[in-house]
Amino acid sequence: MAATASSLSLLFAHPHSRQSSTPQRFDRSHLRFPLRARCASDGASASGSTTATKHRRPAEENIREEAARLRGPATTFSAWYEPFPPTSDGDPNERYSLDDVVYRSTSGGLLDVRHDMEALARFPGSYWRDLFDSRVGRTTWPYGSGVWSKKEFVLPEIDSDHIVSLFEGNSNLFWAERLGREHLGGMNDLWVKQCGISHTGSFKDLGMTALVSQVNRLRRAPLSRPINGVGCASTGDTSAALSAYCAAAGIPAIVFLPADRISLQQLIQPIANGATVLSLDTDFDGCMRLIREVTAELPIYLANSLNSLRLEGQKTAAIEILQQFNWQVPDWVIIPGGNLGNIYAFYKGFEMCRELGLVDRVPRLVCAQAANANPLYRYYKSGWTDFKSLVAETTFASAIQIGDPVSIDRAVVALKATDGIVEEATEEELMDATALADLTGMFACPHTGVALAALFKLRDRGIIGTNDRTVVVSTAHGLKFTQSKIDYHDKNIKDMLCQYANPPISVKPDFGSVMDVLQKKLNVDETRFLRLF
Ligand SMILES: Cc1ncc(COP(=O)(O)O)c(C=O)c1O
Ligand SMILES: N[C@@H](CCOP(=O)(O)O)C(=O)O
Repeated sequence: MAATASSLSLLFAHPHSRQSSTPQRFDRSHLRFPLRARCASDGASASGSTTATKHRRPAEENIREEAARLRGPATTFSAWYEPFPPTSDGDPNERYSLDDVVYRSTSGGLLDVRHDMEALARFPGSYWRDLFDSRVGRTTWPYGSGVWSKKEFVLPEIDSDHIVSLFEGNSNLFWAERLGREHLGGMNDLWVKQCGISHTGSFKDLGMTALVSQVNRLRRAPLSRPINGVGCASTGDTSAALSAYCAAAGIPAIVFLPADRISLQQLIQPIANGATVLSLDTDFDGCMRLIREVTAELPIYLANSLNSLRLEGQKTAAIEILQQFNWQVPDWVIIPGGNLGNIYAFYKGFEMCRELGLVDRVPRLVCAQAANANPLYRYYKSGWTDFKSLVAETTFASAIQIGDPVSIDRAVVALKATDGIVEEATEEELMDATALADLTGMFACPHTGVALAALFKLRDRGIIGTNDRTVVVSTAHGLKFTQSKIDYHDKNIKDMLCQYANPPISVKPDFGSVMDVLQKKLNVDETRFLRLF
């Protein structure tokens, strides 16, 4: 049914409207809430002991109902939208409730989710570390999720019953032992954060659980907002994540995809999950412009990372990395960048932990771009003086084929604050890096290849040292991008040597032919070999 003008104006808060209530101030009577929440949710005692009485929930109850039964008093923590970055010329009081549907500030700039840091800071860093550690790997609703195990830092006020989670996050930190030792000059502390080994095969799940949960809260009583669907423009991963989370919640999803620019594996995901899929004869930037226009007119909630809610979920990957290193801070974190929300999300996660005393510093960030889609790299090279959007050229790293990144300003803040670096990778560099990673046991996507190629360059230049603890963020599963691997190993890429290609060998089905091939391949000296037997 078409939405009326009045329902639309109710739904889409005008940027001039202010949040009616100021964020809830800290109330001492609730000081013990998080400790109680922990006891209730996972059986750990307030002192961190795990020997508290174990119970099993009644058979007729599911984990959501169990969580509702055990729920403690209302949270004392809060978060809201603020203009990004907070500027001296804007209205210092401009802020919006997270229940408003608003993506831009009055000046037309970006928004950011701000947390009541004063309330969070009443608990020492050790408290938050223990609390988060106590929740890892459980099925307790919603803390079994790597995102919601950090709920107080994400969306503190959302009712657990409104959360739409597929227990995302808690992804592996892969020790890239052989790649570091044999191909990166003996690096012994090289890690790959496998954000792509997840429900829909990319890091987007982390942000989408936050965003779709908030939409679910808005649509359900008592708010009952008339949101008819959730939409995004996508290079294939955002659309897959949005479709899966919407399907899980029973919310209509609408995705705008650039025709013939995403992989078949990505395309089938929203189709299978029942989304409305529009294939448009334009690039991602064209789709992005269209979805912004459409969501300004129709009661469709915008799910791209322009919407800062997404970044609240994505930032938990950074917190998870700290946690996986037992709250020690790596020296470098390398992240492939496209629309540039994720680099800021990582910064936000690290910086929040620093500010609240969970750790004492933040790592240096590297943003890696494909040379064929490198507006941030060019901006960085100009000494941050001259940003120009561009028409991105085709790249094997198709999910970052973006020329006009929405979060350019966020990326600059993240990089400046962390003494960061921007690096680029040619098609050959990114494909070779991907192939090398695969040959040492990974199955990397081309975007991870971009980040790895940046690492190779920074090692060559001596900027990243042999013993620097370095984390490369793998953003998607390699299985989503098999065609690029097939072409590479087939040596079927124009003007590319494909030096690590490992094509299959066609062999006649007889013993002699098979033996010939294997002896040659394994360098077997037949006479020596026969003497052994
Ligand atoms: C697989 C993959 N890697 C990296 C990125 C880049 O993330 P961001 O757009 O937040 O910079 C994207 C999406 O843009 C992606 O889908
Ligand atoms: N790679 C993304 C591009 C859109 O980024 P978003 O983070 O703004 O949604 C995709 O998969 O669509």
